[in-house]
Amino acid sequence: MIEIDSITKRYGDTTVVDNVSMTIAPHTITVIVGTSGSGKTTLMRMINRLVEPTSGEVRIDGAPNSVIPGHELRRRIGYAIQGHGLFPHRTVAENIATVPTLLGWEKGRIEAKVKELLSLFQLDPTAFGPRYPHELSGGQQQRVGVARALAAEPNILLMDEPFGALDPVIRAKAQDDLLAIQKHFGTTIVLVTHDMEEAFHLADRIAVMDKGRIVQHAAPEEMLVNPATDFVETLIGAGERPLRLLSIGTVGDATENGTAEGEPLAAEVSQRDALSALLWSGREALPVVGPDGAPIGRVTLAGLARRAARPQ
Ligand SMILES: Nc1ncnc2c1ncn2[C@@H]1O[C@H](COP(=O)(O)OP(=O)(O)OP(=O)(O)O)[C@@H](O)[C@H]1O
Repeated sequence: MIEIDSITKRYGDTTVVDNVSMTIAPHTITVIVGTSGSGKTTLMRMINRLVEPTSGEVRIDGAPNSVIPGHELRRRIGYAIQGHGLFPHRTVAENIATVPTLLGWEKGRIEAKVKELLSLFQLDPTAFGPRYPHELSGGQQQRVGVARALAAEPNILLMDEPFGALDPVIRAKAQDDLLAIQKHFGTTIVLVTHDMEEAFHLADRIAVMDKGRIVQHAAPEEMLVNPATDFVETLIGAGERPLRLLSIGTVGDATENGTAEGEPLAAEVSQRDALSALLWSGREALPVVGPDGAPIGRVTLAGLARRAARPQ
């Protein structure tokens, strides 16, 4: 658990983060959004002490981060940034091995970890391990950046606009990879983004920052239904609300009894994607299949329309 307790950061007379308190539950994804310059990066960097607070404290599993030795902080908290920050003169394998090497892991354990992570990110260890960063595409470099941040098996991963530079297709893939990896390792993730679509896709909780303060910290559904301020409402995009509600839920949650004709949808697909498929196919209903490909029911236009409507 990460407890941010009355934390403030000032540069001269300017207060950049203003008395923020927030508790982040283990094994969850918290996404920080807000206008440019609202203090998102500064707040996040006070968790791993890349920025020292002016006042207040951050506790990690109950211990103030100011008393946790640097090497332990680096092991427990991974950090991935936009542009990935890979070392250009080190191979992919050496890049991923950076923190485990600093921590003195034995060679065999490091090699096994590098292999495991490259495989998890769908990069063949034999082909990609010996390459240098400039021999990879932007999307591949970004995956190596996240793999490196995860190498020392951190409980916590901080991510600052990690997918900002990626094109929409690779970005969607990277987000899904991240969700799968978060499930696999149970990592607690704090991620800063400008992209509300990304926030709603990834977040268990969203924190909205405005002028150094958290104006709302809530589950995505709660924020959509009850935005705390006009600013939150504007940021969410009031016109997008029904579609955002659908993007949070899966087809599995919207499956009804019955059968339907047409191309089946997987239960884990978002309801928003299901709506899209229904509209595109011109059908009122499509079949839904479980993980084993067996039919489990159907999803209907009418059912999705009910789910997209303002909850009563
Ligand atoms: N080292 C510093 N010295 C002085 N001011 C700083 C320093 N670092 C950040 N700031 C200021 O603090 C404010 C918040 O910066 P921060 O990077 O946290 O915002 P942000 O919400 O992450 O912005 P963006 O979305 O544009 O990345 C900005 O006005 C910035 O200019």
